[in-house]
Amino acid sequence: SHGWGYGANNGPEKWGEDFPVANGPRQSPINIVPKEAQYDSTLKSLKLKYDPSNANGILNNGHSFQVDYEDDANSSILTGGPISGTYRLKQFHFHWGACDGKGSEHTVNGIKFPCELHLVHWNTKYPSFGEAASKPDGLAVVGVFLKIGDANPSLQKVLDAFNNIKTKGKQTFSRCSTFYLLPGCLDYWTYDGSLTTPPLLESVTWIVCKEPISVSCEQMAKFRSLLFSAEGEPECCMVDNYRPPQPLKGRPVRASFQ
Ligand SMILES: CC#CCNS(=O)(=O)c1cc(S(N)(=O)=O)ccc1C(=O)O
Ligand SMILES: [Zn+2]
Repeated sequence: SHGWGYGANNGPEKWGEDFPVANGPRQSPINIVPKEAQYDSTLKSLKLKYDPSNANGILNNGHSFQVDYEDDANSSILTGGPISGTYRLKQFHFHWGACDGKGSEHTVNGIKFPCELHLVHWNTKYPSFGEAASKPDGLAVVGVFLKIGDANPSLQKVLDAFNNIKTKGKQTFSRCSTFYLLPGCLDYWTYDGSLTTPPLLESVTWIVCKEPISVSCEQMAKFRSLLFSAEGEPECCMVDNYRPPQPLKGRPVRASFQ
């Protein structure tokens, strides 16, 4: 059977066939309407500690590229924000469009950004990522929008490895140093949601930063040089690997800022 993807025959509109939770009560992404978000003064500031030494290689997984982390110790962690306890960084990856007018999964007042970064963390009250992924408080994903502007020097380190991960399944073992890809201001919106790719598990506390980081249009072109397809298969450009916004279904969206 053909696996899920972002094409006409296996894209987001078809995921519900194999993953019925696609029509569940807490699906992601969503359109964020800042005026309708509730300021919550009890929300803490985000605390992110990333240790570059436990960044592993970069993998083209056939739907995005991800930088994996050693998660057998609390060296790269998320605390504070809307969550309690300690969540460990497992991987980060991106979603982007075929052109600069689309690509992000979350939207703000219906606006799409050209790209969105996701930093995936799991709750260390559970023994492993796999266990945590099925719990309602198991995962926390920090989303950061990318907007076209100056080239992002931290991002460039990863883009330089792209020639080695052009096709599905390729990975580098380059000790690519972690880059600090967070905006200066860590104001955020938060809501209860899900993974935005199958298995679409409803286990994610979403933390979406209000401030975007910059990426140049040349750097965006580099993202679009990757392929969904494996070596030897007909080439299929890795673009538009985003799920559109899903129904809010009455969920509150809180803001950490006024
Ligand atoms: C069981 C299970 C699972 C999901 N894995 S993930 O959380 O790393 C992930 C999370 C997301 S997202 N867009 O929901 O953060 C996308 C893709 C992935 C992935 O496997 O590649
Ligand atoms: Zn994602």
